[in-house]
Amino acid sequence: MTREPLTTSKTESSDDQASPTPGSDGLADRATDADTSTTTDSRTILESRNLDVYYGDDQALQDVSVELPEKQVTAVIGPSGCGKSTFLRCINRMNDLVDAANVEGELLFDGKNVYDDDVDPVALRRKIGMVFQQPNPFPKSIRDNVAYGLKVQGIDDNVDERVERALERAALLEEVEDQLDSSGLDLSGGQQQRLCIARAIATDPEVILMDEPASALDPVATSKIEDLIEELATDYTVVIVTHNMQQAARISDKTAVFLTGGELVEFDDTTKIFENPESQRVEDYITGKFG
Ligand SMILES: Nc1ncnc2c1ncn2[C@@H]1O[C@H](COP(=O)(O)OP(=O)(O)OP(=O)(O)O)[C@@H](O)[C@H]1O
Repeated sequence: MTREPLTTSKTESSDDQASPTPGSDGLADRATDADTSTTTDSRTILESRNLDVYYGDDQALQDVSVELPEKQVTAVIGPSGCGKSTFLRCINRMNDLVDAANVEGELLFDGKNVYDDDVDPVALRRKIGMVFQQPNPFPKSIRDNVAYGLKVQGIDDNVDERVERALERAALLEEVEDQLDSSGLDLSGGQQQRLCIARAIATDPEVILMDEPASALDPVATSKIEDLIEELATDYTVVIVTHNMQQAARISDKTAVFLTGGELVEFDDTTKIFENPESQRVEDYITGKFG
């Protein structure tokens, strides 16, 4: 994958194969020996430092510091209203779209604070894509749905090839290759969600954020999405908010547990969180005593 600056919108069309950009924008190059700070054998790609988020006077996240590993699945779990989505939306600055939201502290992506003044949110969201709870295809063809992400980023070369590659990567191509010009809205819910995943990965991001991506789907479609998420983690870093603890246990490598008040109470290997958490509050939550 390519390193591009976060500080300009993507307008060029053909540099997906370009050389890594040296650190003129203050960003570290990908996977250098120097940046191997880690919580496991994988290097850290995302890090929050003393992150506080307020909506008006109400605090939604409190002093959250955590390092997320590259090319692994991190699940974010916790009771309703504890700040899971808020945390996710900080990572690619979706909270910029909420007038009342105020973010303090740092959110580092490859060592660069995404809240620095010189970071372009559009360039950032090319590298950190997002998939939402409700599949939200546009009332356009399957092809145009996937091509949309490319268009927004100013990528206009090899569009058909990129669309097909993204659909294949999202495990959808086989099911839709004869109907690329049909409406994305005619697909089943699970197919629509995989279409949205294809749209997110068409621009070749490094990180995919998923906010309850399977909660609106039936068990068969959910299972396909879960398989896909595990498969995507070979190439991408995935951060997924889920209410479904079994799902978190099944598909994630790391789990972050937020509890009421927007506090990150524990972050660790998923097996440790589910089998032997450090915190009694986390154990109570996992075992269903509250939440
Ligand atoms: N746009 C907003 N304006 C004001 N308050 C908000 C906004 N979005 C979230 N909040 C508040 O921030 C807190 C955290 O919300 P958030 O949606 O991040 O929690 P969550 O853990 O994802 O919840 P759920 O599991 O119910 O989706 C809640 O008290 C919520 O009411």
